[in-house]
Amino acid sequence: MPSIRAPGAKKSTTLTVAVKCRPLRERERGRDIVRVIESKEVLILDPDLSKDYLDRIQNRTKEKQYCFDHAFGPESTNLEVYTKSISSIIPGVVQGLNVTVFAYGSTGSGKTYTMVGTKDDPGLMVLSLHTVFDLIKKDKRSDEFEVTCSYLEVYNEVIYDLLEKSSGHLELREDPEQGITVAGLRCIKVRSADKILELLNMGNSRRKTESTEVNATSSRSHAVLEISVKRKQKNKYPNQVLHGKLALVDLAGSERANETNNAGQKLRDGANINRSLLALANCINALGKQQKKGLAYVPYRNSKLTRILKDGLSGNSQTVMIATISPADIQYHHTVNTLKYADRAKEIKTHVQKNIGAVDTHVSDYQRMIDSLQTEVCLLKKKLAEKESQLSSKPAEKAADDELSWLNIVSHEISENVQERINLQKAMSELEETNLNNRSELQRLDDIIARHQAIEMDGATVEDLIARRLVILDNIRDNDEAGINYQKEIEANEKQRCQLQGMIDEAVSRNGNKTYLQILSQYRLLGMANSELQLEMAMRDQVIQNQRESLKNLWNLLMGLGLDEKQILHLAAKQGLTIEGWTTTPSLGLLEKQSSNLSSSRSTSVGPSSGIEEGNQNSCDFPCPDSYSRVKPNTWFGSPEKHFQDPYESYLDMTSHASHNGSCMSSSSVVGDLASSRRIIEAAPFTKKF
Ligand SMILES: Nc1ncnc2c1ncn2[C@@H]1O[C@H](COP(=O)(O)OP(=O)(O)OP(=O)(O)O)[C@@H](O)[C@H]1O
Repeated sequence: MPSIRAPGAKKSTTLTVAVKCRPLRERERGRDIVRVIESKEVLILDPDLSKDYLDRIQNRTKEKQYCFDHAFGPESTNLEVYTKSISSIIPGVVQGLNVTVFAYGSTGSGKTYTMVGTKDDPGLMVLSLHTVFDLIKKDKRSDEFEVTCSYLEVYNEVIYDLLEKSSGHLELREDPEQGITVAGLRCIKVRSADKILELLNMGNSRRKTESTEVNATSSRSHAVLEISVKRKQKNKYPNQVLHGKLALVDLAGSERANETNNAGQKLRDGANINRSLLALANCINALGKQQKKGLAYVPYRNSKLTRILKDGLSGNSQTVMIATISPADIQYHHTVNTLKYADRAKEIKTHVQKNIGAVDTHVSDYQRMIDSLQTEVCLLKKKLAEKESQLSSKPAEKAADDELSWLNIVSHEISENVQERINLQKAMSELEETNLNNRSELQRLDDIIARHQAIEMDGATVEDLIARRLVILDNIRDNDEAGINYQKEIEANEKQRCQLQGMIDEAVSRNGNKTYLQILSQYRLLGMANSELQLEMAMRDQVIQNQRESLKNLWNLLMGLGLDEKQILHLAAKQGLTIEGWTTTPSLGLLEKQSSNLSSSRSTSVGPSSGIEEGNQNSCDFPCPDSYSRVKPNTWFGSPEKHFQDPYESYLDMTSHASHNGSCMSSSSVVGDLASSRRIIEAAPFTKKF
């Protein structure tokens, strides 16, 4: 019997934001302007002492106050930060949940100190790893555990493996099952926290640091330590594998290039660090906005960092942001900027779900194909490297060395160009999809508003619909603007591609060295094959993504129709499907209980009909208002031609049904129903066919 997998329970949670103010350093000149009040509020005093009394009473002060989940003053240790803001979510990692902790703040504000710490004041990375292994020790008898660790850095928009001695550039991959992954990143099996700390120290020694005017050992890169915990329950059937992940992120400082007085390479670092941090800030902005406005586009694709942090920011993760600040008055602007972003981040919601079990066959087939393509790409790269080393080792052809190093630079730029093009195209298509949903919702809202106005229905409801319409219009405008920017970037990318092509063509026409030409043409062939493979992989990713989306929509529809696990099991059985994880056949007692619950709920709420005819009394206990009688789950489930009824239509039908029958449904319950209809729309576009 074919089987599909049941969805795990999702819990919506907001991002926890904690602020940590470091002590004023000895050599730091200036005044301490930060006050932490009752472990939650942060007060930033006006750095300008010359403000007179009049300025202050006329509210011209630059004093600012913010409130967070937690706030820690200079006297707080890392252990205190850990205990109050993180320790409660770490156990989730050994229970199959994802946890992300990241430190955000300007240069020298104490991010690395907070994440890594010192011997006397161990940081959050060290403390959380000890907790993970202590928890594993406790459950070792009943369950099997496998812990792996990876450590990477994003430097100048290039990903490096910090656990490799001389790591090459690594590429990001969008894995439909695991989300964003880094191809070729070393994952080392570990048995103790000490081993990870050893790896962490080794990785940290490889991290790119520079001395800037603000911090003598300023981290120039964003570092991500990921601990993955697989837990297999020994004596349980079916054998479930829980897969939890802990991502600990130490971001680079968000200083501006001119403030650190840097030049050359350092300036480039600054620009790229800021590109990533700017992208992060934009994502935080968009995510904050999304909580209020729905369907706003979140530009994760604008940097490597935001792509890596995508899950931690809005996906399947419990996330803590530690905003680090300096108490010094000269850092006022950085401090206020950091706190502004931290304040916005409080609005972000994530949806935590246990990562259970093995992938279904369909997806794993695709995964295998993608893996083999990936292996092929690696093989191509290896072959190319071999050819290059053969060429440079022949003394007679030493003259080609300079050209080879030139070729290396060009090849790297071509590869980046291709990656960027794929990324931009994907961003465009995601943006278009978001706007397609926006436009169809707009169309439906227009229809309903017109119908409401024609029959002069409740003015308050029309106002509500018009307000929603304005929000959607606003989203469309923002998304269109983002689309224009992406289009410009695509054009610039295309222009760069032509330039690179021109450079190679010119070199080929000028150069008389036969072997070099051979290598060059070989390279170009391999390069093209590589790009084609990457495009193919991107397309396959899309196919898998669509399938997962359809599956998700199917669950949303079933849940939205008010079906519970047993009814879904029943429907699936009729179609010859089993659902993994939902194996129970409801006992008679349970059915009776459920049936009485349903009967009692009928008098208080209006819900969709299950449409289940078999299973007898269960089906007749469901409320069946006229508005839902057109929804026939049995029919659409069996036939791919049928659509799910537009929830706005249901809403309109419901309101007219209520008013025609003199029902006592209040306008607030109508608005509540509208909100739930919207949720269905957002989760499952109604144009989708199954
Ligand atoms: N809580 C603290 N207690 C004592 N010293 C601290 C504390 N936080 C930071 N410091 C000191 O402040 C300096 C800068 O800290 P750190 O290197 O952690 O900053 P950063 O935010 O990681 O900077 P960058 O972004 O430039 O890497 C270091 O000398 C560090 O020892």
